[in-house]
Amino acid sequence: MATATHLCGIETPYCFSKRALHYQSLCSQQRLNFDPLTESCRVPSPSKGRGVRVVCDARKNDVLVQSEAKSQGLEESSNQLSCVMKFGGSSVASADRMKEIAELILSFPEENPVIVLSAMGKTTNKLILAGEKAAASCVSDVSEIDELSFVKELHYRTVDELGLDRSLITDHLEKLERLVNGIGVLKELTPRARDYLVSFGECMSTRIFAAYLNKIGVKARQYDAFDIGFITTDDFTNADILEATYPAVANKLHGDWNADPAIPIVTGFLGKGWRTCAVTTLGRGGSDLTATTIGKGLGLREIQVWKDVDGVLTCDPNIHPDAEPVPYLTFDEAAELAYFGAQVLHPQSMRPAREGDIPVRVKNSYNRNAPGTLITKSRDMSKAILTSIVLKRNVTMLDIVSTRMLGQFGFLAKVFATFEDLGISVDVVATSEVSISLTLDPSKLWSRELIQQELDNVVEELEKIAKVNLLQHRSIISLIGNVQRSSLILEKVFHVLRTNGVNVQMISQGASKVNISLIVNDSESERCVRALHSAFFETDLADLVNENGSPPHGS
Ligand SMILES: Nc1ncnc2c1ncn2[C@@H]1O[C@H](COP(=O)(O)OP(=O)(O)O)[C@@H](O)[C@H]1O
Ligand SMILES: N[C@@H](CC(=O)OP(=O)(O)O)C(=O)O
Repeated sequence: MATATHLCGIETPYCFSKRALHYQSLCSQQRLNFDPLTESCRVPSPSKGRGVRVVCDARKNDVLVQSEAKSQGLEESSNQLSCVMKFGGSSVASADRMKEIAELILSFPEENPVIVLSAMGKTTNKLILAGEKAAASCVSDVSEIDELSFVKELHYRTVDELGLDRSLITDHLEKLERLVNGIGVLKELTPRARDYLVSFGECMSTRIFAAYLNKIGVKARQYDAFDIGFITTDDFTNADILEATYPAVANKLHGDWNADPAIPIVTGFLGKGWRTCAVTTLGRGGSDLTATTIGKGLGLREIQVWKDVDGVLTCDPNIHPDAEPVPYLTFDEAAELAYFGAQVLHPQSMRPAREGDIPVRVKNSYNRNAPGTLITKSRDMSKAILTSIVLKRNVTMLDIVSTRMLGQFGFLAKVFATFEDLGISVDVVATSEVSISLTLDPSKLWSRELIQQELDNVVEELEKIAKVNLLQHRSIISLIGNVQRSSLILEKVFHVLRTNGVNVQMISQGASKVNISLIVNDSESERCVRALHSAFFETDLADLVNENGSPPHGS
């Protein structure tokens, strides 16, 4: 049921059905009024006197509605916004890179893209460090903060090299300096202040890029996502997109495009908290999520995320230089990859694409002719064995053995109630009748200085009902692949690890249909990944597959 509501001053349907989203997007492209309360569009019908004709009604039978919709020419027309192209920090790190990206965009004349940009290069890291230094009050004047000077020099140099006017970013840089000063006075960098601080990166990169496109004669319009309906929770530094975002952003971008076509240049990573109306961020790497959210909200044909690698690879190329591009992935495989540590995609970014069933293409902005990785709802798994190996380091494993004060049900319930009370999410779980082993990622939960104190709290709470063994500096090796072939995969995995003298401390498979997780020590994890990569991707598996016969039915 869609009910109009006000979020941060933006009147928008709070929760649209998927079909309603699609029809709302089509109607706004055709300047027809889609009523959020009835999730339908009605136009006057002269043939029915003062009656109306139902053009589309998201609550009615799709076939009926589509025929009506077609009669109104509601199908997407070719001059509409067609895809999203997201460029991360490495792709817009300098004036020359921005020129190359502009040329890349223009090399697809048949597309009308929405462009999503991250901050230039490592600007986000620099802004966080500048804020932390100011809060630690280890400087008497912000002009002494090298990271802030670096950001200012980078952006002024880029504006100069692109032949643009410095007034484009002067305001932002002056506000940025005042903000860092304020953090220095308060001697505190709250999560809310941190989000506002880092937002300057995307706000400046998009203004510079839009101005450059207009300078070379390509009409472009800059948008701050928090001003066009990117409505999120108020969970600063890790906000979630709210449903209301989809129709709000679609209305704004389609409406502006229909009124006066210009390539939208949208800030990645940013949103606006629906209670505080303050700037929020979507978690590190969040521009991927911005791109997939726009793709779903506007009902676009494809979402492209342009990186500095030839797509999603068979493992992190920093661990193994022979990592190869994976041509195809499903949304589920990509989501597991991202969740379990593949930096290449934001952990939550696949959800909007999966919900909107919109393909995602991971491409290399330094090598645009490489095919990249196409991520879709399903793919041919008949020949798939292992797809990619992902490593998440520095996790903590807890072995919790019941003191039998409670029965098994009560014991497990109490353990998970404790984690819920402490607001802790776990990654991997294995249980037995009287014990449970699980992993948690402290860096995802607490800031560096809090980790040990918070872990001690967890142990203290659990020791009221169990004996707890805290094992830190563990790694999760996630094997993303065809779990219909899990026996074949595990046979080879354990052969490789045994011959490398590595003892697996925990294994988990079953919850996910695409992932088998193993826990080993941090100190041996990279060696494991390289050995497994060599075994699965650098040698012929035919002999192993033949020994194991043809894949089981239903694969
Ligand atoms: N499985 C993987 N496939 C591809 N890249 C990976 C993988 N695991 C880690 N990476 C790292 O992710 C980087 C790309 O992600 P990211 O830095 O977020 O790009 P961008 O900033 O352009 O969005 C690559 O340079 C690579 O080092
Ligand atoms: N600039 C933000 C958002 C982002 O997505 O960046 P990138 O696309 O470079 O991963 C960050 O560094 O987290």
